[in-house]
Amino acid sequence: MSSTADKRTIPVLDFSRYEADPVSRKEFIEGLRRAARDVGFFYLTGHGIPQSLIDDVLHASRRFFALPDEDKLQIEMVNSPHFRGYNRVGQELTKGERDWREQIDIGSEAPALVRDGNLPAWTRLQGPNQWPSALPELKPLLLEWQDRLTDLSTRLLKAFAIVLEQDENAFETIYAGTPNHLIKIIRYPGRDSTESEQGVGAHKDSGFLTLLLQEKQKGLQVEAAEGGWIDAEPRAGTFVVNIGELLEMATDGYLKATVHRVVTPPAGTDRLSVAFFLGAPFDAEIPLLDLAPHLKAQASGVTRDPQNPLYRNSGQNALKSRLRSHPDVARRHHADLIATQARAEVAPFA
Ligand SMILES: O=C(O)CCC(=O)C(=O)O
Ligand SMILES: [Fe+2]
Repeated sequence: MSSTADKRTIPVLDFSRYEADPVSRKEFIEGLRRAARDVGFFYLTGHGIPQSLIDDVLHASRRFFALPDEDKLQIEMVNSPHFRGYNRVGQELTKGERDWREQIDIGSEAPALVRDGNLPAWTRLQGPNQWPSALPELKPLLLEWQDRLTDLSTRLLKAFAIVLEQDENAFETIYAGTPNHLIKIIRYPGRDSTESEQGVGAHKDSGFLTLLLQEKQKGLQVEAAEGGWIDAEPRAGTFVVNIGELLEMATDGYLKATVHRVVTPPAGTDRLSVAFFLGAPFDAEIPLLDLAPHLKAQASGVTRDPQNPLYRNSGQNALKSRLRSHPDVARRHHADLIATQARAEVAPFA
């Protein structure tokens, strides 16, 4: 049994133990189970991503945000029907409220599909990224980051399959072929404490797993099982890992996507983070795993929220999240979908 104190501490797990001897591997799996069930968040060490690459990504991100506005706005997201590119501060919404952060979204690189009413609406999410011409080194660096983090997150998903007493490859359809992912490079400017403190509002992540790199400034908070917020302060050399709604759906709530938020840093400072979201290919249906009875007995079902219907089809889920977070892109490129979306939000769980 875990104590209340355990449920308020974000554990540290060393991934190198999963790929070591059988005893270490077993201990890692048990630690992962407790972390995933008690808090839904943990710090990952032993991940094998070189510190030099981490430093390069953080430095390049800093250089991007320091560019003149006109260079950043050259790749503004509103130009992209595929929800790629730069958003200025206050442009993104969480539960209808403005988030106080600027960011670039970079997804899987793929050609756009010709619009065709016979294709599902989510096919519009597929397309090229926008890259800043003022910072040419960003593209090769982030393409390398995509590869490395895809590899790490899919290996971690195998460990989760073991936690769930499934074959290690139970989630293979999620990462075989072209895995689907999203990188968000985010800067939270400081603000006076008399203003809203919403860096990003309380939410769950919509993919399978999230791997988050934090620079130095704190601000990320995780909702505790018994209420209240736990600070997930930056720890050098680690990623913060958390579970998304697709993994909650696949396990019927044995694993839960934990609510989290970012509090705006004090005026005169800022906060930098780089989030990697492992999703599922847009055409994938999220499997419902057949869990062993003793695990099923601990699965409390998927959280149902009429404001946030969850779909088994990955693309439908992703499109729902994107239309809601980026109303400017929705209005410019997807006006025909907005009414359908509004109807879906009041419809029961699909
Ligand atoms: O910036 C962070 O620390 C977390 C960001 C986040 O939760 C998100 O973008 O989903
Ligand atoms: Fe998040």
